[in-house]
Amino acid sequence: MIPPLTRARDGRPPAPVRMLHLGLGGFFRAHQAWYTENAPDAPRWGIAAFTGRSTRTADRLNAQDGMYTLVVRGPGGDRFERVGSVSAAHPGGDRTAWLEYWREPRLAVVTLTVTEAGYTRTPGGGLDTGLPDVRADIAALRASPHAPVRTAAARLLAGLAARRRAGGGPVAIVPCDNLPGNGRTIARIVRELAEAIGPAWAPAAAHASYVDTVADRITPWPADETAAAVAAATGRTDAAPVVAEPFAEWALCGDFPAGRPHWEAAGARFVPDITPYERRKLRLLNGGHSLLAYAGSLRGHTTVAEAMTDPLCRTWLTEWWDEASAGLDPDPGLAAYRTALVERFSNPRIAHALAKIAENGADKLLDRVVPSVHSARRSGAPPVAAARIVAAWLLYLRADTARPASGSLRDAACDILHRLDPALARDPALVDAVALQAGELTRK
Ligand SMILES: NC(=O)c1ccc[n+]([C@@H]2O[C@H](COP(=O)([O-])OP(=O)(O)OC[C@H]3O[C@@H](n4cnc5c(N)ncnc54)[C@H](O)[C@@H]3O)[C@@H](O)[C@H]2O)c1
Ligand SMILES: O=P(O)(O)OC[C@@H](O)[C@@H](O)[C@H](O)[C@H](O)CO
Repeated sequence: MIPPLTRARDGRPPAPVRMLHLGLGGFFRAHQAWYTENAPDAPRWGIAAFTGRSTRTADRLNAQDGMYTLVVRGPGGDRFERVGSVSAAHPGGDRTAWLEYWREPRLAVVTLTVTEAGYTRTPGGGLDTGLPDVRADIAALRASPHAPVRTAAARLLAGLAARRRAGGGPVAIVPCDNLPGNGRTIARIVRELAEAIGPAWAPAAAHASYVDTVADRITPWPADETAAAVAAATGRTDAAPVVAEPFAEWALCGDFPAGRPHWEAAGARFVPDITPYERRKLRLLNGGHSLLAYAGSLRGHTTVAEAMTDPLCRTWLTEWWDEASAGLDPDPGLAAYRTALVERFSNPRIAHALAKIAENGADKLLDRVVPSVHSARRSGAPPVAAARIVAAWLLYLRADTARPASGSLRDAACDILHRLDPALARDPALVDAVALQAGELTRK
């Protein structure tokens, strides 16, 4: 019988909790928890991590004292690394524990990976008070500051308010999701939520430093066989292993009023301006992923690596990168990043499902593709490659519905652009460009 992974046998004592994480999924474990594990002061920085709602990952991790294996999957083989920085795991519904951690004076950092949709914003970037969950949270917190809430912003605000009442100092809030100015975005959402609840809530929203970050490491959902590979290679059973590529990057910009782990020793960069890092990543990597997710799926592929073997997908990717790079700062290392991306996307041992990348297209394309559409429109050049991604998304959605497609491609192009940003649907040249690309894609 293969023994299970445990802290007593395989790790170090749990570090005192000074960090909270919301969104206990694969990426947090491959990235933020891994950077913390590899910081020289790791024994002083434990993380309490919360899922969105489910109990499964928290239960599995707690059964092995928070320890898990990161499978670093290169094109030539796997490396198995043990990570012990998660001192406690909780289901997202455990609001008593959540608020209790916020009241702890030693809490210093709160990280987030709640997906783009988790930011509950309008296309203009403000709090979307039209969303039922947002409305429910406003009503709940008006009724009681301890009420159960659903959205990430309400959980943060309730935590900050509990901390202020307990006399705790400001903390750093560090979102790691793929959206531009993620720190400034969540700051605005939390502030607008506080305003919507009532004037007494404003000081809580201001009781934090909001840090902008770009967090990069391709982390697919692990396949079922991962646990068996881990057991065979490490001699331990692990019910919560994670798979990620060897590449990892983390750029951060902002203040940490209560301190932080020495993440720079593990490779993180603290930069004065996040913009070049986020544009490079969101447009080239994430925009490229979205292109492959929609256009690659339409051509019958199921993973990123598979789509990379298709010459037509590769041509579209090159055209997108050329168009998206126009106007981008050549620093930090735009050309090298692009070269490395070809290798990262082509890693045949990473099974990154196109269907997962394709989820929530409206939220994702807003940050990955729409900025390129705007720059092309400003320069007077029609956006060909960006229009192709929007067109591929349109066809992907049509293929996904059981109903037969109705209406002209031009009408459909107008509708889909309206979903992204109503102003885009009022540009006839852009609508034509998307309809033209959709027509061409259906003929490929
Ligand atoms: N996977 C990657 O390669 C990668 C890389 C960079 C950034 N990211 C960011 O991390 C996010 C999560 O990716 P993942 O691979 O860990 O996904 P995942 O499906 O493994 O986990 C997502 C986690 O977030 C939680 N969650 C989802 N919506 C939430 C909400 N509204 N409030 C609170 N929690 C919520 C889920 O319950 C789950 O615990 C992505 O959406 C992206 O923004 C991922
Ligand atoms: O995680 P999402 O859903 O925001 O986007 C899917 C991928 O583009 C993304 O996860 C990348 O793999 C990641 O951003 C690489 O760092």
